[in-house]
Formats: sequence, C-alpha cells, structure tokens
Amino acid sequence: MNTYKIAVIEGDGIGKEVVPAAIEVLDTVAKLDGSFQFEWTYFPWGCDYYLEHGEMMPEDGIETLKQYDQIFLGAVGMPNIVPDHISLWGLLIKIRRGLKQSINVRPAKLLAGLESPLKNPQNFDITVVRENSEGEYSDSGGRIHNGADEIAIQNAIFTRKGTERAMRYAFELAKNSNKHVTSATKSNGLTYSMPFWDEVFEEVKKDYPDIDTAVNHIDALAAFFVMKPQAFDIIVASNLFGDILTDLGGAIMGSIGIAPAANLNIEREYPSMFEPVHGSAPDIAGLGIANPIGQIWTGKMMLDFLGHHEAGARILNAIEKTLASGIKTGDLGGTATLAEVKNSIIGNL
Ligand SMILES: NC(=O)C1=CN([C@@H]2O[C@H](COP(=O)(O)OP(=O)(O)OC[C@H]3O[C@@H](n4cnc5c(N)ncnc54)[C@H](O)[C@@H]3O)[C@@H](O)[C@H]2O)C=CC1
Ligand SMILES: CC(=O)C(=O)O
Ligand SMILES: [K+]
Ligand SMILES: [Mn+2]
Repeated sequence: MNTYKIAVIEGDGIGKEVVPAAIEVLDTVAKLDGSFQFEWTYFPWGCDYYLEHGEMMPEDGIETLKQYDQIFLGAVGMPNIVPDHISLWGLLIKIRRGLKQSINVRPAKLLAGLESPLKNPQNFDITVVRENSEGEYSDSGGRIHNGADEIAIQNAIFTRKGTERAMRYAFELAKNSNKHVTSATKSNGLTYSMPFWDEVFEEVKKDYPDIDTAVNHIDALAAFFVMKPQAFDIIVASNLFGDILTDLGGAIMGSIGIAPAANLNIEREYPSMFEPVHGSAPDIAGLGIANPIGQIWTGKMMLDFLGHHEAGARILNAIEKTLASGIKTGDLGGTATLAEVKNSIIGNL
C-alpha cells in the first residue's frame, strides 16, 4: 500500500470549504482503489495566520513543506484585511518559487452535463501551460516620489531557461497526445520580452518538426477562446497571460469554480502543489454554496501526477455524472449546496 504524505493548506475564504470536500472525495477514491492512501497534514497558513503572526507562513515553511510528497491548497487572499500582493507573495507565490514549481498546467474542456455560456461550444479540450516562475509576476521594480511626481516601475523577467522550459513542456505534452501547440504572444506591444519569447518558440519548435504550431497575440487569443475554443489543443503562455486566459477557460466551461490547476515541479525534486484556478471568493465565503468541483478536479490532477490515472478518471466521471443529473451550485445556475454536490460525487464514485 502506497501512503502519500500530503501537506494541506486550506488558506482563506472558500478554500476552507472546498478543500475538506475534495479530501473526502480523494479518501473515498483511495478506499475504492485499495492500492494507496493519503496521510493529510494541515497547516493553518493564510490571512488569519498573518493577523496573528505578522507573516503568511513561518520562516521555515518552505523547508517544512519539502518533507511532504505533494501539497494540496485551496486559495489565498482576504483583500479587506490583508493587501493581496502581501498575502499572495507571502504564501502562494512564495511556495511556487521556493519549491521550483515552474509549470502551471490548467485544462479547460467541455464537461458532460454542463452548459457552456457560449452559444455554440464545440467539443473544446484545451490545456494551458503557464510559465509559473517568472515573467510579469515579479517583485523587481519600485515606487518613488509622491503625488503628481509618483512613479511605479514593475519589471517583467524572462529568462531563456524559464521560457524554454515552459515551451518544451508544452511540446512534450503535445507529442504524447498528438496535438498542436499555440504560443501566446504580444510582440506587437511589448518590445523586448515578447519578441524574445517568439524567438525562443521558433528555436524550440525546430526540435519538434512533426508538431503543428501557431502563434497568436494574447488579445486575439482571448477572443478566439470565445469564438472558436475548439481550435486549440496546447497553449503555452507567460505567467500573466496564462493567468488571465485560464479564468476565461473556466468561464467558457461554465464557471471558474470548476477549473483545476497543478503547479508542477517537473523535476520532481520538491513537492508539487495542486490548487484550483479560482481564488478565495470572499463574496460567497462561509455560506456553504461554493462550487467544490474545481478543487475536486484538482485532486484528480494530483492523482494523475502520482500515477493513479484510473482513480483520477473515476473522479472526473463522477463529477460529470453529478452535473448531468442537474446537481449544480449557484455559479452554474443551480441551487445545490457545496455539501450536496460533494455528496453526489461521492455517491457516484
Ligand atoms: N490561487 C489563488 O489562491 C488565488 C487567489 N486569489 C485571491 O482571491 C481573492 C478574491 O479574488 P477574486 O479576484 O475575487 O477571484 P475569485 O476567483 O476568488 O472570485 C471571482 C468570482 O468567482 C466566484 N467564484 C470563484 N470560485 C468559485 C467557486 N468555487 N464557486 C463559486 N463561485 C466561485 C467568486 O464568488 C467571485 O464572484 C483575492 O484576495 C485574490 O488575490 C485570486 C485568484 C487566485
Ligand atoms: C494569483 C492568481 O490569480 C493565479 O496565480 O492564478
Ligand atoms: K487557488
Ligand atoms: Mn488567477
């Protein structure tokens, strides 16, 4: 019997609701499978912790996390109490970088039983490979002067290593699944980073002569997500472009509340972190009405990463069955509670 030691960080807002629900689902599927089990260790890190301790996680938090196989996280952020850049850089982004989770994989596909807000959604099935360690998410810059003279500078960092790594990951995914790769650029507006991005893409694609490629500016790409999402397979995008595009990916599925994600340490040197696309949703936190599917599907991605593809497929099937039977939370136009959706998924397992 394999025992996986998982560090659990529920975080803030609806993270505290959707994570326990997903853990119940994962424990159920483990029992049914019989070949593995989870050992969950909870860390109370987040904005409440910050109010008490003045930091989002302890100083040795990254070292602590290294002792676990994987990390299962909900969401971080309570913007009315802690400024978002402090909470995210103090926990979420600190872990992504500290544990070299350089790739963020975010699928978006039409699920059975779900109505897309698109009028005519074809059977789209997209995987966004988001560069997760650098790019526009940067703490390089500064603010000087006050009032009318005030200046803010935010640098974007693009290294050859990081750029190439994300692109190669996308091409490898495409190679193994007979798909094509689209690069998200904006080299008409950004004069250094995105021309560099385009050059690296041209170089990397030479190593994959059998894989079809396309290059789209991110603005047009966003429009195509609405008009013809079926045109895409694998998309490789910078940190910020991938961030924005994957909320849109959630939206065209039906809700960002169902969109899953995986922050991968592809070298498997440190734990990876599995957390859904959505944030802490302060507007609905504590009401028991959040959609747990994003977190549950994220659990499926963790199972896939651990090599339990059959157990993972079971979860997605159970999710689709629940949706097809009309049990949906408010974000999907339904009236079910979080608990009702979770219990239905467990029943379908
Ligand atoms: N990875 C993370 O931990 C992320 C954290 N955040 C943080 O979350 C906080 C709120 O950010 P927002 O921009 O409002 O984004 P958000 O994703 O938390 O919420 C956007 C909208 O989607 C809805 N929503 C999100 N997840 C849902 C779910 N599972 N079920 C039903 N409805 C859901 C919310 O109710 C809200 O109306 C901020 O502090 C932000 O920094 C935002 C995005 C990612
Ligand atoms: C912070 C955020 O929105 C994300 O990483 O998806
Ligand atoms: K999240
Ligand atoms: Mn985001």
